[in-house]
Amino acid sequence: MPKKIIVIGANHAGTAALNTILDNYKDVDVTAFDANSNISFLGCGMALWIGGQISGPDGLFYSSKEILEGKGAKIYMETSVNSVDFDSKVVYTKDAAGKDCEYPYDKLILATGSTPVGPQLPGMSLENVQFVKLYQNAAEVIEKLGDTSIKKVAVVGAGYIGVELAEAFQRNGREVTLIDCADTCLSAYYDDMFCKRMEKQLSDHGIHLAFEEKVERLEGNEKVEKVVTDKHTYDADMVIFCVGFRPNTKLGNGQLKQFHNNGAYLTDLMQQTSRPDVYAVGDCATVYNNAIEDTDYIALATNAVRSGIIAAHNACGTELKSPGVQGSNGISIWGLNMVSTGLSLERAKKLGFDAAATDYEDWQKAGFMEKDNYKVVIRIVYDKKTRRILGAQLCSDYDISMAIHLFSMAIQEKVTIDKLKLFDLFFLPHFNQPYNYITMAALNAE
Ligand SMILES: Cc1cc2nc3c(=O)[nH]c(=O)nc-3n(C[C@H](O)[C@H](O)[C@H](O)COP(=O)(O)OP(=O)(O)OC[C@H]3O[C@@H](n4cnc5c(N)ncnc54)[C@H](O)[C@@H]3O)c2cc1C
Ligand SMILES: NC(=O)c1ccc[n+]([C@@H]2O[C@H](COP(=O)([O-])OP(=O)(O)OC[C@H]3O[C@@H](n4cnc5c(N)ncnc54)[C@H](O)[C@@H]3O)[C@@H](O)[C@H]2O)c1
Repeated sequence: MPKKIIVIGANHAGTAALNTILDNYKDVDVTAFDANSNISFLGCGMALWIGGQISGPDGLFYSSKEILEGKGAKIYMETSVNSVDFDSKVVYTKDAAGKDCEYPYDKLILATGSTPVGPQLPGMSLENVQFVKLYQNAAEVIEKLGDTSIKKVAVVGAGYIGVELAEAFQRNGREVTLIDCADTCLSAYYDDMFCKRMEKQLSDHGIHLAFEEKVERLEGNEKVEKVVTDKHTYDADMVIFCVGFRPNTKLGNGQLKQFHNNGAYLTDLMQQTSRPDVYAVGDCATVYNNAIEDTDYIALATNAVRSGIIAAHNACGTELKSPGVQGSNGISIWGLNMVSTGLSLERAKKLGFDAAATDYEDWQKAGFMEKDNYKVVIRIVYDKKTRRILGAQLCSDYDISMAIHLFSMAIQEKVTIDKLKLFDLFFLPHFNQPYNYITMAALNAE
């Protein structure tokens, strides 16, 4: 059992590791450092707050320095770890007062997360050009939206955050232009037939879509006034950049093995890095993706929490292997719900799978149910050679979120599309149909 564990970063991944250690290994002396003044902010709440769907940020935190210290941890907030000597196993910190300290460790858990990608464009330093990551970012946007002269908002990036923020600013009474260099929204997670449904939902609610456009510069005097792309110029009183995140690996760059795609710390199924006493979790680390049966980078709070738990047990001497992940995710925009897990057909083919998809659309419940019935569209992606299910996507006004968990487990357990055809799914007209869309999609697979 190690005596001293240090955790660098105490947000979702770090907090999960800390709680696991504090709840299960009472003899371990655990210390955490976080450069921020708050921890556990649920970023997903930002759009809900801006859009007025929640009244404020209080419920968006589930942990704190006080809670963790109450369980026995030593927590240093507003304290940056500036370097780590991985050979002599010492971390070097600087606190808010500028005081330098050093702390030895037996085991180290890196939970340093990710930072927003910030394109280097002319005009980025103009006022009202915003990034979204921290609670402070959200609070600043909310405060600025008190200025009614901010009428037009340009959101750059139509991934999860961009689409959610587009809805939020429109709900907040602003005119919204959603810009992306890709030819549609959510292209990293869904196939075109689903992206087009989301596109229609956005434009039906007044969002101006500007896809296949590359932002070249921002223009204005002190405040931003225009966004200039390679195709058009858009008036904008505020510009929000949500063009992805990159892993924050400053501390281990060049000293720990890194993922060729984006430099995230390479980890094994125990979240161990190339140095046995050093673990990496959450957005700064890789995960094992069961859909591709290989190492991948999937920045999600869900992966941050699970990897934090896994690293904590292994750092404390209990071997625990990750079952791998599938990158399950979901989004709900003005009540249009979309969920996906594993690979889209497009990504599966790009990765070289002999992939096929079986699609189906039907009512959620039996046709004789006279109200609260909704159409559901499903796509199941599978490998024609191995018959293994590689991914699934669903879309509906109905809450289809539970269905994606079935496919997440199917990918993890390498279930084939043929095994799914006659899989036992209950029928009750209040909930579904005897020949439900999961069964029908599987039965129709070639
Ligand atoms: C707007 C938004 C909405 C999102 N919505 C969802 C969602 O709905 N579902 C979902 O699954 N995921 C969502 N995510 C992604 C999710 O928030 C991230 O995957 C998650 O925050 C990763 O947690 P983490 O602890 O690994 O990293 P981070 O949250 O980035 O935290 C890293 C921490 O490390 C600290 N740190 C870094 N370097 C140092 C250092 N040298 N010294 C001291 N401290 C340091 C930072 O201060 C920070 O507190 C969203 C993200 C955003 C931005
Ligand atoms: N509901 C959820 O599960 C949820 C919600 C929010 C965020 N997240 C996670 O948080 C992370 C960050 O989300 P995100 O939306 O910032 O990233 P993302 O990768 O989902 O989307 C980034 C988007 O920006 C576009 N883009 C990239 N560079 C551009 C440029 N120069 N100009 C215009 N467009 C550009 C990309 O085409 C992409 O559509 C992701 O890992 C995401 O999965 C998840």
